[in-house]
Amino acid sequence: MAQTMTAPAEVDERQPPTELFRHLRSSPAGLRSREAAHRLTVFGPNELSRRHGRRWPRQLRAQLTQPLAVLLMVAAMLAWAGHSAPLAVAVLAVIALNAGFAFVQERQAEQAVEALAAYLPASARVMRDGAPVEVPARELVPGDVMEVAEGDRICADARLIDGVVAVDMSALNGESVPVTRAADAEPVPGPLLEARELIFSGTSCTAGQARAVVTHTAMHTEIGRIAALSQRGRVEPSPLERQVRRATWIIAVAAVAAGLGFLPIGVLAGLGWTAAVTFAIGLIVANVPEGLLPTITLALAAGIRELARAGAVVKRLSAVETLGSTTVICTDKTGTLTENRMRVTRVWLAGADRDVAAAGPDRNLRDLALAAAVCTTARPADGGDPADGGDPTELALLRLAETAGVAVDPAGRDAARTALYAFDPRDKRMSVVTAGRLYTKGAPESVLPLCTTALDAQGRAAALTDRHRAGVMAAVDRYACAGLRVIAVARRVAAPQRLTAGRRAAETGLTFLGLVAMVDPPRPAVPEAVAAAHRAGITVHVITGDYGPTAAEVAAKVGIGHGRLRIVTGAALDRMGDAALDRLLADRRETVFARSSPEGKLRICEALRAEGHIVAMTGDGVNDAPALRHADIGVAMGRSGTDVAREAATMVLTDDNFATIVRAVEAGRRVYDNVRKFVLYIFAHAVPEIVPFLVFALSGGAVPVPLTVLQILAIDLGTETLPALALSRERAEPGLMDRPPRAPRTGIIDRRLLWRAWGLLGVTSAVLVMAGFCWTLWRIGWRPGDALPPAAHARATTMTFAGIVACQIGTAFASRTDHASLRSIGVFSNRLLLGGIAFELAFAAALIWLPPLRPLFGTAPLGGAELAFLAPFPVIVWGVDEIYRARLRRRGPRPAMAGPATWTTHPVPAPGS
Ligand SMILES: Nc1ncnc2c1ncn2[C@@H]1O[C@H](COP(=O)(O)OP(=O)(O)OP(=O)(O)O)[C@@H](O)[C@H]1O
Repeated sequence: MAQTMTAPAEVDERQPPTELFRHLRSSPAGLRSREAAHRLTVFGPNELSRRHGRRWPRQLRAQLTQPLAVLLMVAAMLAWAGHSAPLAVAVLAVIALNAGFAFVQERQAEQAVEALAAYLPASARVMRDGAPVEVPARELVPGDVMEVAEGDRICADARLIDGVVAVDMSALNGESVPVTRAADAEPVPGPLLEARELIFSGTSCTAGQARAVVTHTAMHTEIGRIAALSQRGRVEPSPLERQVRRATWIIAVAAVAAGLGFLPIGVLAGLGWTAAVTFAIGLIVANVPEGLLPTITLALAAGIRELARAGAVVKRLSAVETLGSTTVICTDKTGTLTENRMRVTRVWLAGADRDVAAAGPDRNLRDLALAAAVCTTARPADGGDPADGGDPTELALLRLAETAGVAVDPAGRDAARTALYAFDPRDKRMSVVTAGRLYTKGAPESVLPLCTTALDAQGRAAALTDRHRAGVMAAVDRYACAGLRVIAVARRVAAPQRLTAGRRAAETGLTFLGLVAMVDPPRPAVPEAVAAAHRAGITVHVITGDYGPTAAEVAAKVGIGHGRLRIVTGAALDRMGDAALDRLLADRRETVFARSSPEGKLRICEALRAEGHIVAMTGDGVNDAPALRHADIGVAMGRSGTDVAREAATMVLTDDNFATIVRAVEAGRRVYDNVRKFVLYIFAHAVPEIVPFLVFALSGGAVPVPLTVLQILAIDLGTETLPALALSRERAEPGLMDRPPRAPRTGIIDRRLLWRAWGLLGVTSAVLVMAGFCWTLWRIGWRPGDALPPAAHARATTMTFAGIVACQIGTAFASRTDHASLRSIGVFSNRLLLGGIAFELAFAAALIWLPPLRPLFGTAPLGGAELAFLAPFPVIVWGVDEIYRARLRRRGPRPAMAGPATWTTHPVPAPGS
């Protein structure tokens, strides 16, 4: 019974398997489901518990003590000392609100990233009730018998009971060279981590296949003890956040300088010291853009959520913006460009091509099909997605055997196997030994050199001459040029000890059985996505393990290469020096890197990055991990990829589809654009807020102060926040994917943005606002030098306040596009913005018309004439910007944000290629 079972911490994994099974009350057939469920409640889920359950007080404290908040606190204290209690309270409210806002945003962003774990469920294959099943890794319990195969992440500590695996232990001991682990019946000597019989949670299997009995789970595992994984690394700020933080500081310093500068001018203009200090503080508080950073974090988090819905799980906030500046996508072929649903259509037997559907199964076909099917490890899933059962190439071979009348049962196949030389992406072949025979299948160039004989039409082995070999390779080329994937199949009959004496010794003197050619149709969405990538100035290279002509045909079918595709083989790449590779890549001609190795992939990635490219690189195998880590955006396949690749990647595609990468690039560009939109909007208000004070100060007090400090705060805190947030959710502007990628080092706040914010929108608004203020004074009958009664002054300042609000509505509409006309995206298409503006109006109306608020904010009700005067303001501000954008469009294609200087959207021919 489980209650009497040894507690996991006490299980001694050093015991021989038979004793271990007795202790764990288990057997090689695994646990019963009920017993496993029971153990799960007793021992708890197989998860590493978080150390920092309650992090929020610390996070909140961090928000309240960040430098901008401290700056504002000093301002509040000065206001208090200067007997401006309402101002001090208002500034404290600003601090509290901003800290709360930033805190919520950061939590949301964090949750968005954490929630992604749900898209990447770690799972394990275990024996339950005597049959293999896939269970979530968190449900593993001590006593479970789990299967481990190439590419799996190992999720519990266990002792091997059969098989041999290579294990990457770097998570535990930092050692990056995989070590061999094998089952053994003896007790384990020496240090645990070095034991040949044990495997550990957090490590990964890089080759081979084995079964193991789970000894420890959750915090009882070695990695749980070290608790290495429970400590989450600090989230690095994204380049965008860093840029904005810098800009925020520059503006804060400018605001403080302006505030301090205003002090003497205010006093000279006739304000008392107290009033001058109050206004100076108001200027500082108004212009410190404290809400900017959290809003950017929120925009990036929203981008992550949206990408996840579109099938791309992004693991880092900063990846969203990097995606937007992608200049090169290096994609693999199988499963990304193609559907990964293979079907054998033709075979090549004894020198003749045959259509599988038409040919009756004769002895040679049966031999070929049986050999190919025995040399597999895939298990077809019952009715489920074919991709769930294993390698689609192998599933196609199992189906071929069925068609040929020699169906292979996966369980019997595995039981009869006495050796497995796993598929190696460098050698591009695999072999198994079963019933005294070795079966090999793989890339023809890899298998053919190992063959010395071939089956003739009568099924007899005859010597394989050079002429034969040339004939085989010519057939391979014919199939490949039709886009077919070709696998060569061979076998060897020899004494068992020769076949199990190691790969090199076993895979010699083979008899060539024939070729198998299969179709793998391109995914329907890919041609459109490739065209979109080209319009967006992105180069697409294919880096594939497959044969050049096959890959080139598929690539050409989906539009890669603009009809001028270049093929570089793995061997050619190996011979090429770094300088030659740089030259090759510099011309931006799209290339198929065929028969590539993981090292080749890494080299291409490094060379492209050294050229200043932003590289998105796909990969699915264990060996792809270095390239995935090295790329700017490592993209792993969520369905067909290995756990190791998924862990190394920045982005995981839940649908394995190339089109999703392009969609992710589009989302990245849109998020970046939207950040610019709200930066523009938030910057634009500075001018109409500062100009009234300048007029007051420069007139030496002859013109009354046009705006009160609390009115400024009401704008910054109340009316402006929601529209700014709504801008961060704006839809894509037309032409978003028709422009070249943004140069990664382009600052988000460039000269054009500042000119538009301050010079155009700001100055227009300031002129209108001052016009409203002066017009009101003139209507009241005030003339320069006259004394102004408080009620009349309140009415005039209210007009300034309402004028700024009205102008900000126009600015919000103008900010919605960077280049395009508002009409092209639909005037009312951003519902959130409409809601934000409704709130803005209601808030302003409350301040102007609600009697309890009026004395606090120094406002007075406005009449019909004033409202009529204000009504055109939004349209004028937006209209001026609309004219500016129209002129910009007329001047030619989108300016700025272009890529590297050598960039051209159309490929240029390679020198000498
Ligand atoms: N299961 C397998 N057994 C034996 N040989 C295989 C197997 N899978 C692939 N091959 C051979 O190895 C070659 C390389 O395969 P690999 O998986 O590295 O890349 P790929 O699937 O062809 O393409 P991509 O890199 O685009 O995914 C294939 O072209 C094929 O000839």
